[in-house]
Amino acid sequence: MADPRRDDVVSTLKGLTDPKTGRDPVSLGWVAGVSVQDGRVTVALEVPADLGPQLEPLRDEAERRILALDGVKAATVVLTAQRQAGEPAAAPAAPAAPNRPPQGGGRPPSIAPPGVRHIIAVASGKGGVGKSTTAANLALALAGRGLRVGVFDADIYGPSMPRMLGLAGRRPEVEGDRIQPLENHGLRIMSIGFMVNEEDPVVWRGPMVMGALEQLLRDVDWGELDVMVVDMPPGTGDTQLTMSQRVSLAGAVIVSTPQDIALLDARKGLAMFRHVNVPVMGIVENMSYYVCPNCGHREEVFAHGGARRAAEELGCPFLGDVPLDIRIRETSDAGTPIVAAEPDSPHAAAYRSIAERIAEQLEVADAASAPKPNIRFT
Ligand SMILES: Nc1ncnc2c1ncn2[C@@H]1O[C@H](COP(=O)(O)OP(=O)(O)OP(=O)(O)O)[C@@H](O)[C@H]1O
Repeated sequence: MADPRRDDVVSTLKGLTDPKTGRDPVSLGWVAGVSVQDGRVTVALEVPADLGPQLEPLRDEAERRILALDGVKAATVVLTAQRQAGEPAAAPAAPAAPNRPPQGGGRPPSIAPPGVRHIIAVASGKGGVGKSTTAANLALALAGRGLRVGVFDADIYGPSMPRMLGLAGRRPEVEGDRIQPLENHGLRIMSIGFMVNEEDPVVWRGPMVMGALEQLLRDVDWGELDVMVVDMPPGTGDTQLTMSQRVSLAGAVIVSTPQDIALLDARKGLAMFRHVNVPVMGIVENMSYYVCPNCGHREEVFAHGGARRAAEELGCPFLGDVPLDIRIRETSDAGTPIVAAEPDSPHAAAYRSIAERIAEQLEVADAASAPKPNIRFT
């Protein structure tokens, strides 16, 4: 069946009424984006921040009416808050400070997909340090420990999980109003990359990105998961900060390369999570050293050990290091990361050891939140 026309979607939106002004969302200038692809329609409405909760019925109605259009298989309408003139993108992250006490209070209600026990964010202060590669291999290593693991690719500007986990070009099924995650290598996976073509740049602005991520987290039928690994967008901007505040995170894992500059960025990442009261589970040093496949000689390409020192200084655990190795890149590029492709390799063992440290921390969190036995003396 042919895709619905964008104009039909806009006309449908014109038929809705904002209860406060009696006007429609189009004439109010709220339509920030309409995307139509393979029968899937996504609309972003930028509405006054204070009206968000009141406009939920309008959002619902918009989805219902768009879904009723010919050729529409799924409709997602996202409400995002209009930014006021002069309003900063986000609260500034606190400067890096060792042992900074957690900042409490002031957090908006967080999103916690039902059935998901722990959500951990894999983050980096800058792009290209191997965050996604680490996230994919850690997810596989956690699944190898018998845990039910999901991967949520929140790297909306450069989603790499579809390719890295062997699902490029696939589209998720929609059952009722729930999006079904795709499955491969024993993981349940969702990525904005399943909704857009890999080669199309996603040019959404910050608030729209957050709206789309929130909706994806809520509308995906994750089922029961022990752990959801979130591949965060790189850096410490608006989206990352909001995501860290809005999603109920058990903790964050920071990936860094050993170079000083990357570590400086990693420090910013760490400070950001502490600022929003998310525990930092530790730092991973990626591309830490190089072992010559011919002679076994180990070369410290960059100043190896920087992440361990930074972790000590910043008072957070050092989770382990991963070497620079062409097989790590090749296996990810081929859609079966090294933990699945070469489980007996030392590199897979390095990821498993990091996953073990993470799993230990999750077990501690579980034990702390378990209901205490009710012992009665008679
Ligand atoms: N330990 C490693 N050894 C060799 N290549 C690696 C290693 N880690 C990552 N790479 C390669 O480096 C490139 C960047 O990795 P990746 O996409 O995971 O980084 P990223 O931090 O998620 O980047 P971005 O945030 O910009 O998407 C990829 O080609 C990946 O295969």
